[in-house]
Amino acid sequence: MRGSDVLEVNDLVVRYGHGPRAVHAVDGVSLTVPRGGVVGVVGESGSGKSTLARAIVGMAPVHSGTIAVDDEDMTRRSRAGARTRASMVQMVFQDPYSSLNPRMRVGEAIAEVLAVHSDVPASARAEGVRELLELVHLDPDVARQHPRQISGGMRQRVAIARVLAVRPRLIVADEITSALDASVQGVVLNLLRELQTELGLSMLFISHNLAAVRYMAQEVVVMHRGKVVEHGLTQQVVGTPQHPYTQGLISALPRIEDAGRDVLLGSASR
Ligand SMILES: Nc1ncnc2c1ncn2[C@@H]1O[C@H](COP(=O)(O)OP(=O)(O)OP(=O)(O)O)[C@@H](O)[C@H]1O
Repeated sequence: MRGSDVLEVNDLVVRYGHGPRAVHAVDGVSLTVPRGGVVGVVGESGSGKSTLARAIVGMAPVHSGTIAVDDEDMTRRSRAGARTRASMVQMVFQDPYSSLNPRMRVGEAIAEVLAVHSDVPASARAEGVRELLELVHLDPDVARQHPRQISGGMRQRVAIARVLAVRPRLIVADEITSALDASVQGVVLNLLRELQTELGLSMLFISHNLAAVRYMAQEVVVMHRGKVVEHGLTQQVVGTPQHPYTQGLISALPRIEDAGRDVLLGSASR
C-alpha cells in the first residue's frame, strides 16, 4: 500500500456456491483509493460492483485476496472487529429507507451514531445533530421528522449525515442515487461532491451510470463479470476507452443523455 492510499484491495475473490456452479461475483479484483480521492467503479448489473462494496464493509465472504483500510487488514469478518471496521469504513446504500429505522426520528438516528462513534458528549449531541443536518443542507426541523415523513432525496441526505457522523476513513457509496427520482439525483450528487471537496473525503463511488461516475471520480475502474477490464483516469477512460466492454458503456452514454436522464451532468455542471 502506498502511504497515500486509504484503501487497498488486492486480488480479491468473492464467490457464492461451491464446485462447478460457484459464481465468482468478484474475481481477482485489485484497486486502491488515494486519501482524499474518489475512485469510481462502473459496470452493468451483475458485474460484481455491489459484492465488491459489501466485501469491503465486511458484508460478503472473502474467498481469497486482501482488503486493507489505512494499513489495517480488513479481509476477514469478525464480530469483535465489527465496530472498528464501522469506524473505518462506512457505506451509503442505494435505498436510504432500508438503512434508517422507521421508528426513530431523524435526530435520534443521527444522535445514535454520534453516541457510538464519536466523542461528542451527550449534552452536545443535539448541537452535533444540527451541525450535521446543516452540512447536508437540511433544515434543523427535519430532526423531529420520521423517515416516512421526508422525501427520498432528504432520506439519502440523512443517510449521508449519519455516515459523516462516524468520520470514517473511507466511504463506500453504492448506487446511492439509483432509487431516487431523476430530478433529485443531481442534487444528491452535487451535495456529495461538495462535501467530498470540503471535508477531503476518501470514497469508492459505485454506479452503473457512467455519467455519475464521470462527475464524481478522478479515477475509474470498469468491472465486467467480476473482473476489472479497464482502470485509469476517468477522463482518459471515457475519452479513449481501450476495452470493447468500456467502449460499449460509453457508446450508451449519449443515449442516456438524450433520454433526458442525465440530470447528473446537466445540473451538476451548474
Ligand atoms: N448472495 C448471493 N448469492 C448468490 N449469488 C450472488 C449473491 N449476491 C450476488 N450474487 C451474484 O454475483 C454476481 C454479481 O452480483 P452483484 O450484485 O455484485 O453485481 P452488481 O454489479 O452490483 O449488480 P447490481 O447493480 O444489479 O446489484 C451476480 O451474478 C449475482 O447474481
